[in-house]
Amino acid sequence: MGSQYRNHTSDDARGSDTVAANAFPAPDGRTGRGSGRIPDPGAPVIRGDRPGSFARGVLTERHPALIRQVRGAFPYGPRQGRALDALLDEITDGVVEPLDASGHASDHELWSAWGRGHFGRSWFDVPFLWAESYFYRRLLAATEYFGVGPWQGVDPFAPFKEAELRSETVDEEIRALDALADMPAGDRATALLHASLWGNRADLGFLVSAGKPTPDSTGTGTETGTSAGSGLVADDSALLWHLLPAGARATVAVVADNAGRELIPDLVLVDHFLERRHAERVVLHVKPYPYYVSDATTADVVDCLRRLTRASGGAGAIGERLWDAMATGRLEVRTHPFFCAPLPYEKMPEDLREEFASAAVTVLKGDLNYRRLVGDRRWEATTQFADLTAYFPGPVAALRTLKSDVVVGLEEQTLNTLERSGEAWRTSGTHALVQVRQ
Ligand SMILES: O=P(O)(O)OC[C@H]1O[C@](O)(CO)[C@@H](O)[C@@H]1O
Repeated sequence: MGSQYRNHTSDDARGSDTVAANAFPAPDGRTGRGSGRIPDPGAPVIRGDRPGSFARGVLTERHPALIRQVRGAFPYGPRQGRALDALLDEITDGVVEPLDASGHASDHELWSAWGRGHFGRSWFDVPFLWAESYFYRRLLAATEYFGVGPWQGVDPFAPFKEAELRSETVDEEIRALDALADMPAGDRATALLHASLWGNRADLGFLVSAGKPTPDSTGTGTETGTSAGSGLVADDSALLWHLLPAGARATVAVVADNAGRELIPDLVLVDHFLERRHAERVVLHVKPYPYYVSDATTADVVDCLRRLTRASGGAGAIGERLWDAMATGRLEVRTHPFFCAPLPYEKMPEDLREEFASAAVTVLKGDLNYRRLVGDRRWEATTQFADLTAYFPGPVAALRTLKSDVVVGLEEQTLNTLERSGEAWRTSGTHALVQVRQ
């Protein structure tokens, strides 16, 4: 059986404030903190200024490698080549430059505001979340994604995403769905939830420093390792199912993360929500443009749905049901510029706040969404998840494999065990969590 659909044991826990200016202010200026216990406001914002830190490695190794890979994957012209070289120089030796004023995109003013206080400084000295987000915006500018010319809208990460979707690994994972059909309902639900959770390991950006992805070699290598079967560091999945009783006329919001090998199990889980009447309607939120290498856009949803509908067996049936659900509005894909903003969810705009408030639960997938949910800070790992997410406008569930330094909501004992293990448990993607705030 494809490893994403393994029945991971759930009870085994052995195993910015980046905001220079808030362009999405809450109208009443509220801060959103709602709980009695105020988390330590002094937890430092993560930056890339510590040599040897995870953040530093992303900025000094992954981003340059990514520029080279994108350059090699397309026959870009001299102008784009020069722009990519300049970006490479800037992120390695230079200071943060503003967006080119001659660009055509409508978000220049927003980035000017978000970047105030950051422009002119070393990329390592600005908040990590901001630096990473801005890097992707600049990479798109260099490839002329937002231009009015022939490269407009050409996803620079498409070759990697496509190779992954065509991979034998995806074939296996799709075939593995058939084995779930005969499982007892509860076990099947757990397997689908865990497939979506561990699907988050299949993140193409995560593979960059390992010399992947390339258009020829993507999508493999994230799934092995025994700790995937025992690496849940927090598991509130019972509460998640409790929030979604069968037959409730609920809307569930799912904020997607990566395309391909993560999005397919996400869609399968969405189908499960609809089919088993945990939800009457699901709103799937995706990025408005390519981001963090493999983040899902509408085009990626369509590609995954096509991949499913073309499959035989259970996967094909799921694909057909989802296609139909899109046509009837029970599954709706939406996007919002805020999903590519370098801001924590605490700064979400009112329209998104209302949207999430009306959901029975909002499921946030992935590491970046987690960092934005709790704040990209060096929190004590035992800080209460419920306290940090009290501002969120409704019940919220985080499904995430651990791929950066931020983690909260751990039991003291779990934390001690993890620290004693000597593993890079916070950043290697070998551990995962399901955290829910009612
Ligand atoms: O795709 P995900 O799960 O949001 O992961 C994104 C993560 O990948 C990185 O960009 C690099 O590993 C992290 O800094 C970031 O949090």
